[in-house]
Amino acid sequence: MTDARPAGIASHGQGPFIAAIDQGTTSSRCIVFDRDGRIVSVDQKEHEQIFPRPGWVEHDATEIWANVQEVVAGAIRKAGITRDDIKAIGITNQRETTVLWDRNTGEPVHNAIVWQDTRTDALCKELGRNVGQDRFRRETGLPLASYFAGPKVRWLLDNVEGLRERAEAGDLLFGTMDTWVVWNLTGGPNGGRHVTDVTNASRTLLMNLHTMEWDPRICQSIGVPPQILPEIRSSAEVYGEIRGGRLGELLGGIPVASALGDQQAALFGQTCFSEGEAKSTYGTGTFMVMNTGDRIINSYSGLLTTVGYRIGDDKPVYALEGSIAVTGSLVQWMRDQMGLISTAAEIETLALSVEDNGGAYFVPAFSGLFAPYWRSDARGVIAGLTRYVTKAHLARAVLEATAWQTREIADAMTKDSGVELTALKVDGGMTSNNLLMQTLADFLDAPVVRPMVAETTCLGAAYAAGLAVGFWNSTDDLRANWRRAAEWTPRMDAETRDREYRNWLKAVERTMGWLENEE
Ligand SMILES: Nc1ncnc2c1ncn2[C@@H]1O[C@H](COP(=O)(O)OP(=O)(O)O)[C@@H](O)[C@H]1O
Ligand SMILES: O=P(O)(O)OC[C@H](O)CO
Repeated sequence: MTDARPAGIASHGQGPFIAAIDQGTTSSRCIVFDRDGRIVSVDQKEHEQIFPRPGWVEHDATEIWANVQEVVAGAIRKAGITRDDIKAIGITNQRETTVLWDRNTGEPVHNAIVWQDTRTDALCKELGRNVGQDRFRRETGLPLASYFAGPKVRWLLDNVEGLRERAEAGDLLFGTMDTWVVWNLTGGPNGGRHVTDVTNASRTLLMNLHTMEWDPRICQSIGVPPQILPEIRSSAEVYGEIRGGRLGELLGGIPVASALGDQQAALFGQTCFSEGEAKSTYGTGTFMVMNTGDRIINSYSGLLTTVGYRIGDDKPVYALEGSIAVTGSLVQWMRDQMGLISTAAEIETLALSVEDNGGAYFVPAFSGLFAPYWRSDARGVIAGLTRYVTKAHLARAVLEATAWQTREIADAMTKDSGVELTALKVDGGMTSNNLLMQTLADFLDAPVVRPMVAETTCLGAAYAAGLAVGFWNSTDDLRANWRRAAEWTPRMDAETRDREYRNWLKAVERTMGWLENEE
């Protein structure tokens, strides 16, 4: 790996800059980047997690928009720069989370329904019986699951009084968080642009992967009226300019020039521009995404076929994704619900106080199991318990759960794509855990590599926005910015790995079928 910097690149802190907003599941942040892709300033704010019933998760979209404005203003202030120093702003976001709002007032008509929310399970089962799973897989690349946006829209229209009539009258707009943020940034009720990008649209169960358009037959089967849908655009182009409101005063006229779902943005930020390159992001959940170039690979192993990115008029780049619902949130659960640690980082210290898992395996099927199983009837188990097991062994089992779930996804990717994983690029909050990263390398039997800029999600959105306005010229410019910060190589012997993997798979089996019909 070379450490040489391309000639003519500004040193850290010199303008001009690109700003990126990451509207995430637990917080919104804004980061200002320089031309080397280095962080100049960051501002971040958490928002409330609303749990009205078991399995339901909501966010207040108004709170989120207020936080976005605050963190953008905060990042600009911390960087000590002005409007003229910023060439464009990009957006990346938690995907699938669904908001409906009134186009005239800009008021959301209900809390946003979050990607983790399982209220549409029964609806998805019914759609599967009536329409069949295969058609959805074939046209959208996705299994019918409560994870995706389309069924959440249908739920809102069916369950909130008067909404279907308002939607059919053209008074409502639908969006995932990219759409909500872009619409508000570009003027809201006063001419805001109602757009989404191909990566976010590919998570709705409503977009046809082959045409990159909303699929009218599928929209009709799910029960989503076309007039509420945003226009589907590429991931890197100017959608409009910042106008109106608090940010209009501060940054009016700045082009809003990218939108990518956060996992696709991380793929972009990790510069996985070649077919076969993959990254895995370790946050609340974990998402491994592999670039499959112009190939739409139908998964027979429980992965999602999705759009990786599309730059302007270029051909779309497709991807395979393995989504894991619970990884970092299991560490949070150990801290907040169990009280076994007081900070997330303590899980490592506790786990390092013992040699191994003491025979315990923890499968955190808290929202059922996502990839590669897609079983909403699964619930969490701790298997292999004896009186020997201590909280330190459980801490090990918690970390191992993340690594084994990744291994299962990696196996599925190799099966579906024919590409052997030679190294895995990682990022996200959990990658600060060295024991976890070593365990991952051991379980994958492949090197694990972390880049210098761990904020790859924002970086990807900044890169896409920068390409759209000519701040960077090509993806080669971006590749030159990627630098390795740390690498872990496998140390575990094959016999131990195989035995442990068998035990893990036995524990996974025991989670299945816990919920009975429609429970
Ligand atoms: N040292 C650590 N070891 C294990 N997990 C960690 C550690 N630090 C943070 N986490 C977990 O990582 C998650 C936060 O990562 P982040 O990338 O900010 O997530 P997100 O973008 O999904 O909000 C939390 O769920 C937290 O429990
Ligand atoms: O906000 P994150 O990082 O938890 O990501 C959420 C994913 O986009 C859900 O698909």
